[in-house]
Amino acid sequence: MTGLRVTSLTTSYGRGGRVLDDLGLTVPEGELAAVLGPSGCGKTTLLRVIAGFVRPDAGEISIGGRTVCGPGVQLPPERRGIGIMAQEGALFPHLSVVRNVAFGLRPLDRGERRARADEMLELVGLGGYGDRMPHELSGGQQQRVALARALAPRPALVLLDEPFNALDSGLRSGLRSDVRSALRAAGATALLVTHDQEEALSAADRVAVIRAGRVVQSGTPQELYERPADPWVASFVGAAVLLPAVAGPGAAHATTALGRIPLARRADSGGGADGTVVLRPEQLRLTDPSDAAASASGQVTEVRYHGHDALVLVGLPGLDQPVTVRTAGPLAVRPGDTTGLLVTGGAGFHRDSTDRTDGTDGTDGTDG
Ligand SMILES: Nc1ncnc2c1ncn2[C@@H]1O[C@H](COP(=O)(O)OP(=O)(O)OP(=O)(O)O)[C@@H](O)[C@H]1O
Repeated sequence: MTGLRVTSLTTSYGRGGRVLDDLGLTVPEGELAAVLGPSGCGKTTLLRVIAGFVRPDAGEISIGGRTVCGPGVQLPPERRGIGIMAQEGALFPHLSVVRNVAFGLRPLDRGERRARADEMLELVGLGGYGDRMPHELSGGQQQRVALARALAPRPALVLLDEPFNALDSGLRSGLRSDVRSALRAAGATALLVTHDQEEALSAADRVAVIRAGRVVQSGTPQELYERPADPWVASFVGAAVLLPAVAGPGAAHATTALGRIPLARRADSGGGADGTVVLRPEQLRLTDPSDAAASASGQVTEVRYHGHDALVLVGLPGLDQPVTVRTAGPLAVRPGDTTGLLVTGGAGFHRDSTDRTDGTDGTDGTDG
């Protein structure tokens, strides 16, 4: 069964332009999907419309197979069966942890409420914390309580609104995987809103990338990273090397400043030959400039050392911007050095003239 289905959702505020524009999204039951997009693209508005705080101009929303919003239907927030985990827990400061978690369990009797709240606190790793007050917890613990509170009434859908924003980066990744495990254990369908691509890729089963109120691509994290729909998605979802390129219809290679590069899929047959090649920085390798296999050579302009790896920026003749190479292991180059470059694997190719918003990368799927 479908956990969440959003169809042709259009929303504007007052006389402003469209904030959500014919947006469609599906989350299978029991999955965690992320909505990823830059600031102002409409992520929070989407959550508010799904939760029932904002009425859309048009479109339909169903949760667990039940229409909560559509022609002639606009259920109030409290009747949608939604649990919300906000940016900063928003716990009731005057209630103990267990009473916060039990808050939405009013229809149950006292003993059942306590038992369910304790179960949820165990689930988020806070068994034994029930009698503390919120101010006696760390920020990460408060977020766990907020998740326990959202899950306690067994909602049909959990909305997570940038829930790790207020935490420092060390805490974020640990809490992220704990939240994911807790959602899984509870069998919850969940929608996570974030502008952080690492968070979306690492936490979600599926990711929908939103730009200007529309879903420009949705897929598994791997599909988005390996087959971005266009150069914009490629740069937004991870680091990308974008190169002006020429590839004729059906070509298996593209010609670029990095030489002749094999394409992961043959170029499509429409439009002109000009386009953009997309590579990931880990597809480029540094090599000796005299290496006969090198497809180009250039000068190192900058080295950004991260410990576990380094990004090496290399300027190439004919390119305004340096290309970025991700290297692991000992670093053998310094700014000013001349280096050769090798390309590994296949590149994506996107023709200049086509405007793709259909979630595909426009290729025909054949291997090149
Ligand atoms: N209550 C409102 N009234 C009028 N315009 C609004 C309102 N809320 C949001 N907007 C506008 O709608 C657009 C989308 O805002 P929204 O908050 O949904 O984006 P977002 O993707 O969540 O951004 P961020 O990541 O910065 O939170 C923005 O242009 C914003 O200015």
